[in-house]
Amino acid sequence: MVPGPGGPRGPRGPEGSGGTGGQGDDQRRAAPSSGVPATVRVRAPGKVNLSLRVGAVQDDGYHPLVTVFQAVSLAEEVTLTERAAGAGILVEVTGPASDGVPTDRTNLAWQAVELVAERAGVDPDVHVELHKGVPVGGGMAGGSADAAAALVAADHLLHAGLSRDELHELAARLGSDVPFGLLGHVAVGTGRGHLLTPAMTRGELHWALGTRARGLSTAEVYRTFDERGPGDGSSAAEREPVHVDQDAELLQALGAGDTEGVGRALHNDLQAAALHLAPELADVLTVAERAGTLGAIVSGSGPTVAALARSPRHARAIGAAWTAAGVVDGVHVASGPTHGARIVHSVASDGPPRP
Ligand SMILES: C[C@@](CO)(OP(=O)(O)O)[C@H](O)COP(=O)(O)OP(=O)(O)OC[C@H]1O[C@@H](n2ccc(N)nc2=O)[C@H](O)[C@@H]1O
Ligand SMILES: Nc1ncnc2c1ncn2[C@@H]1O[C@H](COP(=O)(O)OP(=O)(O)O)[C@@H](O)[C@H]1O
Repeated sequence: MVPGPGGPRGPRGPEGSGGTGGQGDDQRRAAPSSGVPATVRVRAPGKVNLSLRVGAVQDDGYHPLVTVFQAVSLAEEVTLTERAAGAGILVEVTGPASDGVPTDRTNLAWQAVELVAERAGVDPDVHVELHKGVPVGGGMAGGSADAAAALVAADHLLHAGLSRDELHELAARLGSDVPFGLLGHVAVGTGRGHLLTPAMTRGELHWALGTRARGLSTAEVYRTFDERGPGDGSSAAEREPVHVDQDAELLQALGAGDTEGVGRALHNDLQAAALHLAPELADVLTVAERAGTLGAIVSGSGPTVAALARSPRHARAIGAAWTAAGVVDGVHVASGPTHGARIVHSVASDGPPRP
């Protein structure tokens, strides 16, 4: 945690709250509060990596990437509501996929609220409700979407007035995938995946998403990649630097709205590592192929498998084939691209709903 312009962190708030309290820190002001608490809800998307190219691990433990993200219609909703002065942060998690999500300070949404409050110079007295629509630990960046949504929501609720660049900078501190959760649509990610260039695309892609109840740890998948390479016989340590030109075919197909071309160009250097850790994923890929997918791929670090379909109906048929074969624990149908973190509802203190 780096102190923001609001000054150094004050004493801790009430036990377990993580808030900074108001007393003893006269540089801080309480967030505006009155009879009706202000509230804001933000929706942020999960993602599929249409391509994920991974270079050799660097001294900082991270891998240089070239990745093409697409935001999809499975989304997280984060609602922030002001609490009484000194009450600190309270996180609650709901939704179909809420098991295993922390509600303490390790929750990325909690950290996002703290970062924004620090910048705004206010106490983070905020109730954070996460409604999780993205599979947890599935390689679809649900936690990153929570963080992106919480940044946008806290900026609004705490009147921080942060610029897009400032939000992006805070996002990159929270995780490599968080900046994309802010931006949405389709973008090429470089660096750790946090440096983004929007990509022009035409049309909509329809996905069947096969999920597994047990997630995979992103760090473990990257470690397995280091040990085993990308699965083409080459060593991870001796890899040529990854370059965006390698995705020229994919980007051209996306720009032309050529769905079959997109299907042919899907690529994931982490797929072999994910398959090593969860060999049963091979069956999920095979069943999708038999059901006529235009291309099936492990999403990011997995274990969700994303199968590109010709239509929403075809996506449902692929999902039904997975269910019939008993190779997945859950099926979602989604489409993309969709927008990044965006306010969908807000009420000011004591005021009428804002549009
Ligand atoms: C693999 C990807 C592909 O988009 O997504 P997921 O499949 O997890 O959603 C990302 O690279 C995950 O990004 P994110 O989940 O934000 O990662 P971070 O919190 O920044 O880092 C978690 C861990 O992943 C590893 N990591 C992450 C990014 C990167 N470029 N190189 C890495 O080696 C590091 O071991 C790090 O400790
Ligand atoms: N809002 C969150 N804050 C912190 N951790 C989270 C949050 N949501 C999920 N997690 C945890 O982080 C890990 C990875 O989460 P997630 O973003 O869902 O998957 P992935 O990194 O595979 O895309 C999981 O162990 C999950 O419990």
